[in-house]
Amino acid sequence: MTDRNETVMQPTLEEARQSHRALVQRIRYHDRRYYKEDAPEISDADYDRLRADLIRLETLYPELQTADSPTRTVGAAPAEGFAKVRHARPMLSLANAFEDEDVVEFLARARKGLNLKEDDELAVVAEPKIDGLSASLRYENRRLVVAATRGDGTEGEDVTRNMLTIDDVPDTLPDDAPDLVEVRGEVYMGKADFATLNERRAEAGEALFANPRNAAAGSLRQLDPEITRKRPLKFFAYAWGEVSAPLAPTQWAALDRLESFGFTVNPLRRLCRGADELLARYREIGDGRHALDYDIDGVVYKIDRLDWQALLGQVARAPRWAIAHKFPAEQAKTRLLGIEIQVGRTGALTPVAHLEPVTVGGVVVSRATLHNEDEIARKDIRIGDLVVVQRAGDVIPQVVEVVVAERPNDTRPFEAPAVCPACGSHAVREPGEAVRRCTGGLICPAQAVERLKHFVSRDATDIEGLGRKEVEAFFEDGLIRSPVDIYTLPRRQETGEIDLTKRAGWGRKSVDNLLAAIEARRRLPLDRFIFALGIRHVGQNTAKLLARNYRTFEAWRAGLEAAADPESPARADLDAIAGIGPVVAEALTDFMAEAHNREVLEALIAEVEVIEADIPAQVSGSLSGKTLVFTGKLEKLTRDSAKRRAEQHGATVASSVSSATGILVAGAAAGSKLAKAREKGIEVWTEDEFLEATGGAAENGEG
Ligand SMILES: NC(=O)c1ccc[n+]([C@@H]2O[C@H](COP(=O)([O-])OP(=O)(O)OC[C@H]3O[C@@H](n4cnc5c(N)ncnc54)[C@H](O)[C@@H]3O)[C@@H](O)[C@H]2O)c1
Ligand SMILES: [Zn+2]
Repeated sequence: MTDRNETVMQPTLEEARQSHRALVQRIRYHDRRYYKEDAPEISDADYDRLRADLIRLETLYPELQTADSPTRTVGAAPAEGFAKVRHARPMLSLANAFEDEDVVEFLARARKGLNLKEDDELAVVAEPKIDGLSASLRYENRRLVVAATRGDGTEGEDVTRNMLTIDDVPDTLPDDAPDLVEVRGEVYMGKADFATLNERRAEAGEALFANPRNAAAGSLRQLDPEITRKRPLKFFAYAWGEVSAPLAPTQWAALDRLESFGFTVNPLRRLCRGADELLARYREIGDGRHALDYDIDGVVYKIDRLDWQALLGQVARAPRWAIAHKFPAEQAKTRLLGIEIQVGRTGALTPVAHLEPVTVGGVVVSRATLHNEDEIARKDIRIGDLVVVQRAGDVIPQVVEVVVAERPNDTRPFEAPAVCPACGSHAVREPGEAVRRCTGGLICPAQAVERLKHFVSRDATDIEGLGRKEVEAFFEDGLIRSPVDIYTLPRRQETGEIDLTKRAGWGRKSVDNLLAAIEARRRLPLDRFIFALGIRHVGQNTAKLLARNYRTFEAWRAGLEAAADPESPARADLDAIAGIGPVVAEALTDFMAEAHNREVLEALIAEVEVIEADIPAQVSGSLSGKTLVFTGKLEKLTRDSAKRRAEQHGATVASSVSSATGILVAGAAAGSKLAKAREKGIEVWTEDEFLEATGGAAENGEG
């Protein structure tokens, strides 16, 4: 969001008076929604901006600051229905620090106020700022007599019976506690408990709480304590009000004392010296905050020595001896300018939000992930919408939700693209898959490098001297864009169109070797050729099955073209090939249905001669004549698909180990069969070794 200061000229007193009045009204309204009704309408960051605007106006024209200005007051008066409790000592708020400099200044002000000399040590306690609501518990003669919310700081709501339902709140204190003590701290709800509570409410059709803080406030501020009892509230003690005898000489020791009384005190507290230590602790706590089970919105720094706290005193709504260093807001609102479709290296289409730049979590964000089209539909995200963007920790920024109330009139629901934006090929979504994929694997520039690397790999065309590194470099320089370009390299070199010998690291000899290696692969067996195309779900094993069945390239191509019609006999033939499931069949027909792919095939076939694969008509022999036994739990294959795989490779599968057993494939937790095989000296394979021997990783649709 742009800084208003940059654009707005300094207002006159009269203008300032009017803005001030309007701002005060808005802040009071949101205070009521937040403190009294536990149902805020705007984010804390937006609310904090209103407050910052008000402070700016009052700094400019101090005469605008009345005694009841929100810059001088705390919270909101007790709500109707609750008995009122007057706090013996006021419950204050805290001044805020947003930047590191604010912390440095805070320390400098404190040192000045305390007249400290340069090398006098100033110890400061850093505690996480729990995002809940504060409460004060008054113990007289070590018994809880009254508990109250903060309210407006002077008067709070009586929630004694409600507080007693919280496990962290003792109803009596040990003998060494003072006769009179007001223990103060934060009532909060854990993140997991909050999620469960909201789930239950959703099921019951009740209104959901916006966040754990509101859930905690709404749960504590119940007229019926039985409702509070059912809510999983917790309490951290971190301060005190009136006491008949001092708890300790320092904040640090006082926290320990509270712990000894039976309260829960936050374990992340640290005693620090100097700004560097405080800021380091701030970052540590900030980095770890997402792993905590409760929300924190900053770190509170408190001067350790209590006599120094007393010396520094307080201003209207906050002490001078403490400051809350807030974490940058992790959510912000901004306009969705467009939805870009990115094509990944494997052809996956991902929608990405193109945003009006906005600061979130301390950095400027202009793009955010939208995950996939189902998510967009579920959240009904439309171009032109005002959206909430979240950046939590190191997570990629994401669009959380739409501010539907602010939706422009002319928006339309998002439509997933039917074609790949990178190459224009059809983009399809397989049943059960969230991702849409480009089918133009051979021509799609987004996928080109990956496909080319696959094309030249050892089990595909296996062109010596053209490895992954060379493919990348040739692609980068525009020498190879598609597989066809590989086969035109020799011609282009011969005609002088290109000169590979000029490339760094390439001499006459290595170029000749490369060209010879390419020529040597102009004759390719059908199975290698099919595998090289990199069709989705078509691994080496499937390519072999296809080659065995169709024998020639022409038959294969014609077969797939005809199989496009799911009712056709050609489709029935394809489906009948053992080992090819419907997913693979669909991927094959999709591939052949794509005009771009047919063009590339046409061009390729003009360059290479595809010959029949050397595969026996019946079985593909790598295990032929062997008897296999499976035992234990296989991780990557089902027993059925493992058996099928073995048989496709010529093996016989038996169920028990005998002297006829050739190989035992042992999965996890294999037992007696494994022992027996070892005893008989039978060869034992892991599942991976079996996969390796039968054509590589499990392909989708097999497992
Ligand atoms: N969204 C809205 O409409 C809306 C409206 C009003 C207030 N707010 C939010 O409420 C906050 C302002 O409320 P505030 O006046 O309570 O001030 P605050 O939350 O900024 O700071 C004071 C409070 O911090 C709490 N706290 C937590 N851990 C503490 C610790 N270790 N030591 C001391 N105090 C600790 C106490 O409850 C204390 O009262 C802001 O974050 C503001 O954005 C939001
Ligand atoms: Zn594409």
